[in-house]
Parts: sequence; structure tokens; C-alpha cells
Amino acid sequence: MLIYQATASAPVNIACIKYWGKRDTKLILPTNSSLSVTLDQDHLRSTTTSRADPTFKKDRLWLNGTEEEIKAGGRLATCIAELKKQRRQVEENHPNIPIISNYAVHICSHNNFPTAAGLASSASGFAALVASLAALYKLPATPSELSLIARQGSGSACRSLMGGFVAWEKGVREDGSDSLAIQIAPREHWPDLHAVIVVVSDHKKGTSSTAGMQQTVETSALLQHRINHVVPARMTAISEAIKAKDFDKFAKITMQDSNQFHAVCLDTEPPIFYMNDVSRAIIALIVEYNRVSVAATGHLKAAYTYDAGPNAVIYAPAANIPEIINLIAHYFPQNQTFSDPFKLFTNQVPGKLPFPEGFNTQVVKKAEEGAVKGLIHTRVGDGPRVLSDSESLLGTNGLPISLA
Ligand SMILES: Nc1ncnc2c1ncn2[C@@H]1O[C@H](COP(=O)(O)OP(=O)(O)OP(=O)(O)O)[C@@H](O)[C@H]1O
Ligand SMILES: C[C@@](O)(CCOP(=O)(O)OP(=O)(O)O)CC(=O)O
Repeated sequence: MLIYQATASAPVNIACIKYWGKRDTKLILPTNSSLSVTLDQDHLRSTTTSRADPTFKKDRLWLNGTEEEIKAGGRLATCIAELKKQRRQVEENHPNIPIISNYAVHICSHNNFPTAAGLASSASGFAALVASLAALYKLPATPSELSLIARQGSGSACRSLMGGFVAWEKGVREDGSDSLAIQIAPREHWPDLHAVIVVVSDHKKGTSSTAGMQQTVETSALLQHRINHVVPARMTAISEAIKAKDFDKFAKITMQDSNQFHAVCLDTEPPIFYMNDVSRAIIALIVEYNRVSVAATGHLKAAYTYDAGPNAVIYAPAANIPEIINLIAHYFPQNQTFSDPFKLFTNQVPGKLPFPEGFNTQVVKKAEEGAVKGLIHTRVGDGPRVLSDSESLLGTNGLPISLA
């Protein structure tokens, strides 16, 4: 008997121009456009298998081995319903293809990194869900068209449907049909851009992005200034910086926008704090690292950015990564030596390089062991991949292989 199934993986993305605020909470339409870098799914990824079968009683989803409820009218249900609808249209237009849009689906997903820890799991997760169902249904949709569906799972997920550098255009239509992701440049355009994720905390955060951003929309006057007068110019400027591979301009805008995002959080009533003392100490280190570099060469060497949590993401040209790891390792000692899980930096032992000439070592105090829980070194990556059936997460009985 034929098995209708597909497996896909999708990457995480980290925004340089932050999405924060919705003008429509059901359709997930943002108050401002945003722009992100897709990170390499060879390192961080969600993998999802979707199967349609006439014997399945209802749609079911397992995430990391545990079944999650698909709530009627919820985000998961909306995405699944939209993809089934598109399959139905294909079936109507092509009478010879199998009718599977009326079968229930079983979906099994796995994140190879901590879920809901501020590492953008909802972005890679919904992108992998949409990519796997689109492959199962053999939809003729473009990544931008699929981004319209992923957006309704989690706003930032729409940017994980493409690799490289991706903008989410806020759109103006009430039905959301123009609120989609477009690729500004593929990964091959600027492969030298690397990222270090500094894992400050792996605990679930206090205020979710979804709740936090609506509190900001309702109470922050600064958000209105950001939406109307700051983000539009930054979107243009950072797109130009990416096209020109101008790291100085890219870094400056990225840091400014992270700062302003956290400023609108502080301007919210009650105020929301996502960064902690460790996050702020990492900012101070990067600022000093850039100061000595600008004094010596006129150029910036690294850019920090923070999402709705204390973890730092540091973007930098590949050549600067050993020095950056060295700085973090010195000020945030671990009980074991930092290692590079992906072997992206070689030759140098982290924590053993000299500081850059003129670096003010007093800029922050050395932290207690364990303030930083880990480092992930990665780089700009590609968009979702359709995998072979040998990578399936569902067994022949239609249940997760991990539970067999
Ligand atoms: N692989 C996946 N498949 C489907 N849904 C997923 C997947 N991974 C995560 N999710 C959904 O995303 C939720 C976590 O999103 P949340 O926004 O709380 O955390 P995060 O994405 O890690 O952090 P942030 O978005 O602030 O960076 C999970 O509870 C789950 O509902
Ligand atoms: C700070 C951010 O990471 C916010 C992400 O918010 P989500 O996409 O998680 O929110 P929902 O649309 O409600 O699911 C900035 C960004 O990724 O642009």
C-alpha cells in the first residue's frame, strides 16, 4: 500500500530588525517589517515528518516525543487546515492525482536544541511543519507563498522558509495576503557571516513574545515612534548593507535595533525585562572590543542582538570568531573548556588568545562559573530541506519511532 508522507527540516532565524507588535493577532499581521539572518540547519534545526492516511482518526502532533494538543482554531490547526485547503485545490485542478486532502495527518517533530528557551524554536518548528506538509501534498507554492501560512503559526516562522537574509514585509492588506517573507540575499552571497549564540539561560522565559508584544502595543508611546519613524529607514539601510556586504553598517543597525527593541520593552506597562546582568556584561564586552578595533582600523568587528530572552547572538565575520569566543570564555568561565560543537573554529584553544591591543580588561568583572551555560558557533544557512524517507520520524504504525 502507498504511504503518503514527507519529512523536512527547517532552520532557526535571528532578527536584526525585530518584529515586535501585531496589528491583527489572529492572522498574525505585524505592526512593522522585520529582517533576519537564517542560521545553518546543519547545526540548529527542527525536523518534521507528516503523513496522511485513511486509517488515522484525527490530526495528531508529537513534539520531541510528547503529544501536543491541536486546539480547534489554534495556530497549529490553522496551518494544517490551510495546507489541506491548498491540496484540495490542487486535487480539483488535477483529477488524476490521489485524493488525500480529506485524510487525517500524523505529524512528528524533533528540535535538536532546547525548545522554548529563546532559541527561536517556534520559528524553525512552524517552518518545518509547513515545509513537510507542503512536500507531502506536493503543493506548487513558492517559499514566499508558504511563508503566508507559517506566519499564522508564529510570526517569526515566516522568515525561516528561506535561507540567507530574509525580510518579512508587514503588508497593508487586511486579509494579510501581502504580509510575507522575501529573500534579500541567499547564504552564498555572504557565507563569511558567522554567529555565536551565547546561552545565558536555558529556562523558560517569564513573558512570552506573544503576550509581551501586545502589552507593548497597548501601552508604549515609544513603539509608535519606532514603527512610524525608525524601522522603515532601517529596513532600507540594512538591506543595502547586506547587498554590499558592508559589515560596519550591518553591525551598527543590528545593535541599534536590538537596543531599541529592549527600550520599547522597558517602555511597556508593566515594564518587561528580557536581558539580565550577564546579557548587559556581554554588550559591554562587545562595545569595548569594537571600540579598540575602530581606534586601530576604523572598522567594527562584531554585532550583538537579543531576542525576548537573555541569550546573546553575536554576528561577526568568520575571522573574528576565535577572538570573540576567547573574550566570552575569559569573562564567563565554565567548569569545562568551551568547545566548538561544529568544529567551525580550529587551531586556537578558546580562552588562550591575547586580548586585542588596548582592550580595557576592567570593562566588566569576571563572572562566577556557570553564568554562561554554553556557546553555539554557527553561520548563515539555507532554507528548508526535503529529506528522504529514511529520515522519517514516524514508524510503519503511524506513531513516532521514538515511542515504538
Ligand atoms: N518542532 C516544532 N513543531 C511544531 N511546533 C513547535 C516546534 N518547536 C516549537 N514549537 C512551538 O513553539 C513553542 C515555543 O515557542 P516560544 O516562542 O515559547 O519559544 P522560542 O521560539 O524558543 O522562543 P522565541 O520565539 O522567543 O525565540 C512550543 O511550545 C511549540 O508550541
Ligand atoms: C523578539 C522576536 O524574536 C519576537 C518573535 O516573536 P514570535 O514570532 O515568537 O511571536 P508570535 O508571532 O506571537 O509567535 C523578534 C523577531 O524574531 O523578529
